[in-house]
This record gives sequence, structure tokens and C-alpha cells, in this order.
Amino acid sequence: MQDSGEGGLGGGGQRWGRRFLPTKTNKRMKEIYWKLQAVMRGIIHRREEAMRVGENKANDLLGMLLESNSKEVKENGNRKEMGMSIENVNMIFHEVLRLYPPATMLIRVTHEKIKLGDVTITPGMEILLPIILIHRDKELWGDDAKQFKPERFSEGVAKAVKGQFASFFPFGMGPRICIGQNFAMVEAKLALAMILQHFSFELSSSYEHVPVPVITMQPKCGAKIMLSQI
Ligand code: HEM
Repeated sequence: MQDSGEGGLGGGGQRWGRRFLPTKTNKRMKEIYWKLQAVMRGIIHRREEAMRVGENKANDLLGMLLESNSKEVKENGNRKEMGMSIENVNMIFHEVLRLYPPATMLIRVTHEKIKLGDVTITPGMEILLPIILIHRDKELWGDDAKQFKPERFSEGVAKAVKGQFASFFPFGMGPRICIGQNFAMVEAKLALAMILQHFSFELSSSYEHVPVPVITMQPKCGAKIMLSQI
């Protein structure tokens, strides 16, 4: 098990550090952030302790993450950096949502005349927001824009988008932003944690990478993976 000092889900320093604190944060928000960190760390440390004495019940997301983390660390000669942190899982989902946003585009209709740079948009005009193209734009994301690199998000979304929040909006933006976004992220983490409890998996050799937008982004030939029970 990772100790409760620097590494792991409950670790201080690097993984829980200020790098996940949005850059433009006022004093009150910073206080809340650190208070929340302390509360969360406390919960995790108590669960780690319970796990150490064999009392942890892995019947919720935190229990599952702690257990799978502990297993991975043990299997890798107790190398603490091998464990997966909550942030690592965030990072991976963000990168998946960047390259394969389920909603590939949004449409907005203007109600008033608007001037955007040199372009004047008249009322009633439909404007298409091509999420997938913006998410893969080299000018915004760099030359490796099309590569799968979760580490882009290692210092949070704000750093990854270099403060230009309109570069990443898999859940939309503004007053009509997806109301299910937090639920969707927790659900995805839970599903992954449940799978990783019992299986390891790798891509099937018959997998073909053909993502197609059919209302939402979907793998045309399916997502064939080989599961092995652990
Ligand atoms: C990965 C999963 C999901 C993605 C990528 C996603 C994406 C989106 C996007 C792009 C919008 C349009 C936002 C806009 O127009 O600016 C939206 C709206 C919405 N989503 Fe999601 N969504 C997801 C999961 C969910 C879940 C799980 C729920 C419900 C439990 C949900 C409920 C809604 C609702 C009700 C709206 C309409 C909000 C409104 O128009 O006021 N979504 N979603």
C-alpha cells in the first residue's frame, strides 16, 4: 500500500498539490480548495488505514480505486509511482473526450445581430461549433494535437488549454452546458474501477480504429477488447 505521505491517492505534494488549483482563483476559493483537499485527504487516509488492518470494504468508488491501486503497486515491487491516482484517471478521460467527443458539434442560433471580429452575424443564423475540429486544432493544441497524450492534462484543464477555455468543451459551454457532466465522469470512473477489479484488458488484434459521428461519436467496427480475468 502506498504510504499516506507523498504518493498514492491520499498522498500530499505532487499528486494533491496546487497544480489542480485553477490559476485565476480568489482568496476565498483557495481557502475552500485547501479545506476540501484536507477533508478528502482525511477520508482517504482513514480508508487506507482501514485497508491496512483488513477492514476496507471495496464496495464504493474510493474503495475500488484504493484496492486496485494497492494491487498495482504491490505487483510492481512496491514502486509507488506505479499506482494510479484519481488525477491520472481524470487526465485519461479528458484526453478521450478531447479526441473523441461524443457530441462532435453543437449548433447555436443567433437572436441578435452580433459582430465577431470582421464577421457580422445576422439574427436567426445557425452557427455550427465543430467541437471535434477545435479539439484537434494544431494551433490550439500543438503539433501533437492528434496524438493521445493524457499528460497534457497533468496540470489541470486550465493549463492544458493555456487559459483559452473555448479550446476544450466536450460538455458544451454556457447556460446550456451539459447538466450530466459530473455524473458522467463519476459513472465512467466507477465503471472502469469495477472492470479493473476483476479484469485486465488489451485491444483485440481485430480492432479497427474507425470512429464515426452518428449523432454521437461511435466506433464503426465496435471496440473489440480482450478481457483476462485477474
Ligand atoms: C460523456 C458523457 C456526456 C457528454 C460528452 C455530454 C455532452 C453534452 C453536450 C455537448 C451537451 C450540449 C451542451 C450545450 O449545448 O452547450 C449536453 C447537454 C445535456 N446533457 Fe449531456 N453529455 C454527457 C452525459 C450526460 C448525462 C449522463 C446526462 C444526464 C444524466 C446528460 C444530460 C444532458 C442534458 C439534460 C443536456 C441539455 C442541457 C440543456 O440544454 O440545458 N448528459 N451534453
